[in-house]
Amino acid sequence: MAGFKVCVVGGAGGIGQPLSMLMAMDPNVAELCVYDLTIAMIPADGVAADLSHLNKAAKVKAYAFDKDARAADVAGECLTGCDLVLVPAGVPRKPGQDRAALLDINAGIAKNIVEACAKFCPEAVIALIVNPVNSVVPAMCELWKKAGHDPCKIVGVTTLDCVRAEKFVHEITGAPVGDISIPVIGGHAGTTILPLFSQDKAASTIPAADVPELDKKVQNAGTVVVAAKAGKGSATLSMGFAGARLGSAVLAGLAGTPTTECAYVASNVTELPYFASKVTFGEKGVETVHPLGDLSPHEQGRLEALTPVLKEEIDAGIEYASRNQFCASAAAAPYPVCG
Ligand SMILES: NC(=O)C1=CN([C@@H]2O[C@H](COP(=O)(O)OP(=O)(O)OC[C@H]3O[C@@H](n4cnc5c(N)ncnc54)[C@H](O)[C@@H]3O)[C@@H](O)[C@H]2O)C=CC1
Ligand SMILES: O=C([O-])CC(=O)C(=O)O
Repeated sequence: MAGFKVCVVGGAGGIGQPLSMLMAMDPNVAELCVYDLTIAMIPADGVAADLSHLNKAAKVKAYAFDKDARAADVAGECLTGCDLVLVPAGVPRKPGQDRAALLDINAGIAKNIVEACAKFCPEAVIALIVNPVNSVVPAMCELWKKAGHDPCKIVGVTTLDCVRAEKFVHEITGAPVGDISIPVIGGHAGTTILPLFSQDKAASTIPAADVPELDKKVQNAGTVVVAAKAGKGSATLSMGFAGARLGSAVLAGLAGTPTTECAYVASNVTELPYFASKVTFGEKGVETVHPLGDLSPHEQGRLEALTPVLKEEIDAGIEYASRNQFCASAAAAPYPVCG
């Protein structure tokens, strides 16, 4: 097997624990780092000790850092040599909040981690789960570019939208879940989530009149979980599952088996500079960002309506990047001041 080093940042959190478990079970993983803060509810040491007893090949290590530490100063041993860094570190939303409300706090958390990746593992694929994905990913890609690195290494994780769409189509059609594959394009919040039911054999049998409601159900699925958890967080287990599907696809690609999943990346398939569509992961990470393919009239109308909404959220991320920068040591080229 490939012998990759993987880090889960926020690895002791609600998503981080199941995600760490599933990544520890991936035969391509030789070393798994569970990275969290010393103030995490469960110590990273405890999560790693627990996972280290799985009879799987991965060696599991824990790293815990002070909440005020700059990761670029302290996380060298943890991040150096990583092939994939999965980032579910961040605050989840509460009932009544939308994902965009998390931007200020979560962009700061993401920046601390991503600048450390720029310093210690600039060749790794960095998969950002932290919300709001629509803005945090552009913000981090723009900062990454400013520091002289390749923004294609940063990927926004939207796999949960595909997982949900596939489950709902299975429930309606009875088609085997393993045969259902629904691309979900656009972004990861509200109307920017656009499932392409017309592109799947089973889903395309669903009457056109029923599609708008099903489309809405996928868009609102995160909010349904937030409401059901009643202030105690958002989707964690299904997100751990979805994050591992994306993580394992990236590792399969790095190991020489090109593998395709939807992801939110720097893109030129539409007029927007960041967009979720099918992405093939290969030996260097993102290999191909695929065009959208044929859309039904409903999907075409939805694409037109979501474009200005997603643009605004992308712009919020670009604006964040315009007033921030990585510390000098995270830059590939000579870089003047520490931000
Ligand atoms: N992309 C997607 O589809 C989804 C994204 N999310 C997002 O994922 C994020 C995490 O959600 P949960 O796991 O439920 O939250 P959580 O609060 O259970 O876990 C977050 C973990 O991150 C850690 N953390 C915070 N700041 C950190 C830092 N600077 N360095 C390292 N670790 C740090 C915390 O100590 C905690 O253990 C949220 O922003 C949430 O909105 C949640 C579900 C789906
Ligand atoms: O709804 C949330 O805040 C968490 C999330 O992104 C999802 O479950 O899709």
